[in-house]
Amino acid sequence: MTHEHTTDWTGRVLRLEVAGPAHGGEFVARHEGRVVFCRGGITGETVDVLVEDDPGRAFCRGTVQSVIDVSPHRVETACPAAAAGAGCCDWSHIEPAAARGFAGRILAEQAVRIGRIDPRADEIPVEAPAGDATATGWRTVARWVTGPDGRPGVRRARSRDLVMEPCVQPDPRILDAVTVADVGPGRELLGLLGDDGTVHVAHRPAVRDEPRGQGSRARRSAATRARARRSRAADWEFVTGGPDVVRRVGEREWRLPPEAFWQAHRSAATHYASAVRTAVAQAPGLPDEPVVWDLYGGAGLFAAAVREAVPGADVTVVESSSASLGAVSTTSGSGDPDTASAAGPGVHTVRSRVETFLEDHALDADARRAPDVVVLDPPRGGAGIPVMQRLAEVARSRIVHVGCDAASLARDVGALVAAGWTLTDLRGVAAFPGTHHVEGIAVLDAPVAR
Ligand SMILES: C[S@@+](CC[C@H](N)C(=O)[O-])C[C@H]1O[C@@H](n2cnc3c(N)ncnc32)[C@H](O)[C@@H]1O
Repeated sequence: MTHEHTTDWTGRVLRLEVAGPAHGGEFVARHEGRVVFCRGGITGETVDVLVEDDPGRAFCRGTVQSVIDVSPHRVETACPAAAAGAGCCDWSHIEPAAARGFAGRILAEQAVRIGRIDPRADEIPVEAPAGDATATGWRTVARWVTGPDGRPGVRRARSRDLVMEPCVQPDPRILDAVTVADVGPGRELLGLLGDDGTVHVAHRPAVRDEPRGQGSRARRSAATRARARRSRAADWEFVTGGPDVVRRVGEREWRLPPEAFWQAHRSAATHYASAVRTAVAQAPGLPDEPVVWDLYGGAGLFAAAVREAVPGADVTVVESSSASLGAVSTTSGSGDPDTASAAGPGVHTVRSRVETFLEDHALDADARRAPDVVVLDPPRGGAGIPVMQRLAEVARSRIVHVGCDAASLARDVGALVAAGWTLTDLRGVAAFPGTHHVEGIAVLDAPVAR
């Protein structure tokens, strides 16, 4: 039933009882039959909420102005930027262990609502990455834009305006270097901390805000956007550090250009690699030399983990970014000739969109090339139903999905479950402390009859 609502509540202050967390990080409350999404609330609180956005449907949105009954999980907001209205640390008012619980509820709820899966719990376990529960200073890569006075700022929530107060997510060494980098106004600033302790600060012209409509991002083709990204990647000027960013997991080392993807949380790569290693090692009925696909593989973090789990594995990394894929071959290790290099024997790279790879490559009627195990780690939008349906057809034993958005992960996993796959494990990783974002790792096994 469509909820007709004619009175605009914008500007009203409502006293509300806050219920559970919603997928976008707001908390849900109800008033006169409508849902009010509350920014800055916590389950169980009584709050006064200023309605700021009322689209006239069954819901509206607002921000908590004052808290009448305070949750025991409420803490002083750690992030000056968030306190000043930035869109960064939307959960920095929630004690970290409680925030992990709320994130687990979102994972479970999305599994049911979007994936049509029974996760067998109201709350999926969410753990700190590699036991690293520090709530601030965890980020090893961050971006700013400089304002008219050349100072670095972050974007205000739901706005292109800048907030000049510091966000607490980046490692303080990055913050210090960025604060003193004198790069002038209108620049995009990138700060990275390598695992060798080098701080890299680079800058280039900021992308000008485009008006909506003609010429907007939505209207530009994927190819045009990719060309623009490639040409901008060459634009970086370094204030400190240089174009080789060292990343390490265990004995392995990667040297990445600043544009190449790497997990932002200092402990996330180690945590996910360990989870992938375990999931691959325990895949049912695995041959000694299994075929494994590492889709959306970046610089081959998971390819390396797969080779550690099963040294005979034949791994194909599929990745659309040449900057990332180029770094697969820079991977080095402890010196063991068989396992030292993820790009050594047994690891192949394919520069392609996953969608194209699945259409073009390797599948035909040649069953020997079908993957025993697929590991996929798509960007926030997920892999999508067509990709998941194709994987459900071709993968033989196990699929490991690492997803940084609870809704798209649920949709992707739901497609596998609908195709007869069994969800063996679903857990969350608090890889974005102070925010509602959570990484989910799902392990699924093929139908037994395969
Ligand atoms: C979340 S990152 C994961 C990278 C890698 N697994 C890691 O953990 O370091 C997603 C990667 O997918 C790549 N990517 C995005 N869309 C893609 C597509 N349609 N096909 C192939 N790769 C894509 C991005 O360039 C990025 O490197």
